[in-house]
Amino acid sequence: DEKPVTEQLVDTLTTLAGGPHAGFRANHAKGIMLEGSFTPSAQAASISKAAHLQKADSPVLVRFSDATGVPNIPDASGNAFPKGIAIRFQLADGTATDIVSISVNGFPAATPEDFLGLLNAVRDSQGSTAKPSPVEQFLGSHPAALKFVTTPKPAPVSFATQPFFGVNAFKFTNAAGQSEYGRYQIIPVAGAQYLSKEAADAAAPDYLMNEIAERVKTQGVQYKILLQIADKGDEVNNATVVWPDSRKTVELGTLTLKSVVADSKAREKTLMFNPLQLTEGIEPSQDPILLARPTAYAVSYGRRLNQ
Ligand code: HEM
Repeated sequence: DEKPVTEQLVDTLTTLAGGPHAGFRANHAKGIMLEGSFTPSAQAASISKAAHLQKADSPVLVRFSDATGVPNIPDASGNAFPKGIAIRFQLADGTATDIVSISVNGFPAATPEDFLGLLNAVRDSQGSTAKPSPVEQFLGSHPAALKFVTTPKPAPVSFATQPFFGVNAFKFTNAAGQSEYGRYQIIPVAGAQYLSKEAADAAAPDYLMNEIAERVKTQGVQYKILLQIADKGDEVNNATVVWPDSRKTVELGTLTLKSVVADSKAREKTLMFNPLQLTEGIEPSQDPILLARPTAYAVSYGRRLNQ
């Protein structure tokens, strides 16, 4: 009997990272946690009745991260992309809801099976002399994966200058019962700013983690959370299909980070962000990538707690 695809995904991520690395996430292992608050815009309530979109100043917990399961990956390393942002909104009734996004708009695979195919091809290419290599073969027959790996992923000046994208669509319903599908965009108020190639090559291994910890002491770290709204006929269940920039976007509100969580390392270990931890007014699409994520994250979470 084969293991479930979600567990195989965590196994391959672990192998690719040279793990297991006891106590760390199988992906996005290196990170830092901050806290702050979220205040909705005036039009947010017209999109969804979700509690944090009705009232000001919901407390938020944010974790920024580098890709891969390598706990000490240099922040500017080519493998440390996409960057991640995980946001937990604490709601007045004691529950919470999460947004978990990356620094690339779009995903390399439409299904967990295809994502496993890509990761396994990368794994099988290590030390392989085959021409074309397994990963070259995979990319040759999977245009979305080719597009994702060839998308430029420049090193940001700061996590506070990096835009992030929700990639998976959700269904938003307002108090009048009107529904729309949308994808999150998390846009830095400081503007998108990147290092030159030379500066990235010279960057210290922890430059992003250190920079955000310093910046938050003296400057605002703020993002606008936008929702890109699907037109009729837009693909809502396929994360490889990016919607055109011309689609309507609605500002949902402003995220303001105020400090680093004091015990960031201990807190992140016992915390699992979950893109399907939702609240009334926000529902999942049927995107198979989205629906696979909580299971894969729970496998990784269970292992890190037991290591
Ligand atoms: C089937 C597809 C995917 C798989 C198998 C996968 C796998 C994982 C795993 C195993 C973790 C570690 C979770 C933990 O231990 O707490 C993780 C974390 C993360 N993933 Fe994914 N992922 C997928 C898709 C995505 C997508 C589509 C996005 C964003 C659009 C994303 C963004 C992130 C981020 C930001 C984190 C770090 C969360 C944190 O800071 O705790 N992933 N992923």
